[in-house]
Amino acid sequence: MPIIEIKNANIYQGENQVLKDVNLTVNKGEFVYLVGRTGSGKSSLLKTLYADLPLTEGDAVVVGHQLRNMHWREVPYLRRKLGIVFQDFRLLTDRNVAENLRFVLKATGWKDKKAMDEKINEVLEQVGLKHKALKMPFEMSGGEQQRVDIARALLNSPKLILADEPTGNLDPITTDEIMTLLLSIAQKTNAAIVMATHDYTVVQKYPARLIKTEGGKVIDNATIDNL
Ligand SMILES: Nc1ncnc2c1ncn2[C@@H]1O[C@H](COP(=O)(O)OP(=O)(O)OP(=O)(O)O)[C@@H](O)[C@H]1O
Repeated sequence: MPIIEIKNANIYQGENQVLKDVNLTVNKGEFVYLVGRTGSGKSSLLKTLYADLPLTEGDAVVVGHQLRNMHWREVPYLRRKLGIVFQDFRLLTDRNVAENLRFVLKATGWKDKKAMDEKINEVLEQVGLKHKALKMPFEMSGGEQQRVDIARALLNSPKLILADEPTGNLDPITTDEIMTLLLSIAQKTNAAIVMATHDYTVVQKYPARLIKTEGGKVIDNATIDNL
């Protein structure tokens, strides 16, 4: 069953058409790179997938939700089924790691304290940071903060993880660690991952399906030599 199915979608930023006639299917557990030059529409495509940009032309179903003309009330239900990872981590700076995670759980409807504690432990274990639950974000390295960001994305057991340049701020060794983590998550949890990246070293080292935005189009199964 596809996790993402986009058909004949046109994607706009305001009046500007950014992508035309987008057709894309991503299946359960697939790892997909999204590449393309700056300004070619990678973020716009990701934003469409998590309903930050409204879809008005064409059809798209993401984790079972129809995106076209989605009512704002439905957006939180879609987001709950997604994990979103950003380049700049976006952790709350005034609270420790566990409280950052608890904040998201509460915001997504969790109530039971014991269940929340268990979930926080579980996702920190998944990203190898169980011993850092009480650290403040500023006490952690960039790679560790990115792991917390990934842990946060895992809280609601998503079937789709959208990652916008998750290694963009990291050195090569930390980048390798984060890539290994993301690939193992795709394998263990069977979540599909769509990862926007500029880092062609990563793409070469960890080959996977390549989707490319270019000239207002989305090109599937692009190859490394025509990036
Ligand atoms: N909020 C916005 N309002 C209007 N136009 C925008 C907005 N955000 C992006 N755009 C325009 O839409 C086009 C696609 O931008 P987008 O951010 O999707 O590209 P990108 O491939 O993700 O680039 P980058 O790699 O720099 O993140 C660009 O021409 C950009 O200027």
